[in-house]
Amino acid sequence: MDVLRAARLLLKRHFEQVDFERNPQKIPYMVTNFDYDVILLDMNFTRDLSSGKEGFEWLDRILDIKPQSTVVLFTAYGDVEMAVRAIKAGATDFVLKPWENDKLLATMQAAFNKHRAATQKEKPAPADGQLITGNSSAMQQVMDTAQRVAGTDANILILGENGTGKDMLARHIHQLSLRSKAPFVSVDLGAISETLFESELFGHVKGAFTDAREDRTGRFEEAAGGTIFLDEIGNISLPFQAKLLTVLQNRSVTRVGSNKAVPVDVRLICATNRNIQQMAAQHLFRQDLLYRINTIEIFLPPLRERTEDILPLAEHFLQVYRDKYRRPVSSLHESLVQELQQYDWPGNIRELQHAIERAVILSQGKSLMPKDVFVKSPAREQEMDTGYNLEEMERNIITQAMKKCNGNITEAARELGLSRAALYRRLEKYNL
Ligand SMILES: Nc1ncnc2c1ncn2[C@@H]1O[C@H](COP(=O)(O)OP(=O)(O)OP(=O)(O)O)[C@@H](O)[C@H]1O
Repeated sequence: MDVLRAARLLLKRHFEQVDFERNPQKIPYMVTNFDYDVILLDMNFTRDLSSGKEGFEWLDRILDIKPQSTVVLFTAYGDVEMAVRAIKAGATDFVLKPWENDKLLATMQAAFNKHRAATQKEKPAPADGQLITGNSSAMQQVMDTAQRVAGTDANILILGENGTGKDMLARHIHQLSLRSKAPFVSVDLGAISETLFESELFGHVKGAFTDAREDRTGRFEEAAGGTIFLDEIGNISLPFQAKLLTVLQNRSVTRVGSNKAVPVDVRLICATNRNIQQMAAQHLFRQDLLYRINTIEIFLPPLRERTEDILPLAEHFLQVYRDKYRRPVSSLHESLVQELQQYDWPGNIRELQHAIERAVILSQGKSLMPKDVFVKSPAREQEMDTGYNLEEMERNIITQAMKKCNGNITEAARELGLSRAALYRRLEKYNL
């Protein structure tokens, strides 16, 4: 099996989406148009193994296009010096070929976490940060509720599919609240590993564990006086649910390795895309924790159920990106308006935003056309190539279940009504 295919098979088991490309000339297009968390770049495209010159050029190119890119280099055994040089040139890490699976995965996971942590900290107010209410009555209601509860300290649970604007609404509520001058601290619980959970949220004291070289303030303490936003709350394990519950009940945190409880004054907003009531009914989420966090529940409907909002949002993103990229495009073509409203936007507002951003960059005329917006991504192309025979359908359903469960095989097997072993066999069979 060739290197690319083998690496892809391995990575696909552990990451939600893996795009691969043999032709380095496609790099600029891919880096410009898609937001990759990590780019694994082979230094040796050609037979000229020794110089890695081509790899360096591509590394420069990637960092020119997106300076915040996280690039891990794949380099032939013996190239350590070259890899070190590449790290000085801006790569994040490197993996030597032939690789050990565990090492490759650990490096990619670390790079992924690093990228997520960095982009989260810098996460600019998305687009221009302006929250567009749109014309739907559903959104009007959401905004009314937000307005009414913002000034209270009630805990809020925001529900909705990925990309519906949960994070943005949480920030908006914080801005409207009496705590607006204090910090808003956003924590993606889905991106924190189990081992780091406690230290990340509650902090640790020096010496608490091997890597704890300094005292560290946890996110709860960072949010003191302000709001803490716990995103993907439905993703935490039962033992951590218990720990979180204790913190909420006692209104204090104890750093890992310490026995002193520190009082914390924070307003709590949580969000999830999961059906958390159902999880509670199935004992996957603690009912007592749910009662604590959902004093007020706000549901953000998917974009396909509030089609009246699509145009105002699309027009807003058009303005924002037209100014950002200084493009001459100024309107949405009539034929596009219709298609925008008909498409079902599984990725919701985030997908619409990215589609418009990409279209603005690629557009050539004054009006955005359907072909500018509905471009096939490599991932979509793969999906569309699949037919409708039973095997293809099974493959698609398994892929979707794995995505929904973030690659967690036990959960995906439960969703699909299969044993773990049966799911494993199918993953092998379909090379997933
Ligand atoms: N009402 C809105 N007006 C303008 N932009 C919006 C609105 N809602 C969402 N967005 C944009 O859509 C993108 C996704 O929004 P956000 O991150 O808030 O969604 P989310 O529901 O928290 O997603 P996830 O569940 O994946 O974390 C952001 O870039 C945000 O700028």
